[in-house]
Amino acid sequence: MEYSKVKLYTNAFIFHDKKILLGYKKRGFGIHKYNGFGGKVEPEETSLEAAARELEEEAGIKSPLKHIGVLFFLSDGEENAFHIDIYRGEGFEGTVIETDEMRPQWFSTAIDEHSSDAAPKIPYDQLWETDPYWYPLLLSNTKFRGRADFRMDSEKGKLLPCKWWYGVLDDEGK
Ligand SMILES: COc1nc(N)nc2c1ncn2[C@H]1C[C@H](O)[C@@H](COP(=O)(O)OP(=O)(O)OP(=O)(O)O)O1
Repeated sequence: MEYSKVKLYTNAFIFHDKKILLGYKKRGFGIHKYNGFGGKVEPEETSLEAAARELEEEAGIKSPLKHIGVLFFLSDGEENAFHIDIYRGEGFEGTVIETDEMRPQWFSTAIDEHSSDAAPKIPYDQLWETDPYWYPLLLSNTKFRGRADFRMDSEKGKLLPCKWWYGVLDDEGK
């Protein structure tokens, strides 16, 4: 797929007490899916500043965010490509709140299926379709990069991934 411009977005995932905080998107792009907290990078801010702002706007909290990955994705009917900087935050300050855009919820990061952890399991069937391929890298704190191309499936009446790859990066980001 081809594109003319690249739009910069952020997406932040907070970890605390063996849990990950995801938000259920209540409106707009990605509605009814669970995702990290994020949005467009505005012209006057850095990607990290945008990630911190969006996290506070959408979940009411601050966290020491570290860049862990990049998702590049293209979609039928969209001349722009999306570059999404993925951030990971260990711990947070403030109180998690529900906003007009997102309903935050904690999910267990325990690998043990028989764990007595009271938090529900990550809802892999309610994420963007290619997210389950890179969540293991996010969960294991491994730097990564990937690309996904989405096409409109006329039978299902929705955008679905037709081609994708995800890879691990070294400490220098190569
Ligand atoms: C494969 O596609 C995607 N996967 C994942 N995991 N996340 C994605 C994908 N495409 C978009 N996103 C993320 C990137 C952002 O975090 C949100 C979309 O942000 P939103 O539309 O809410 O951002 P703004 O334009 O800033 O909107 P508001 O002004 O309403 O905040 O989804």
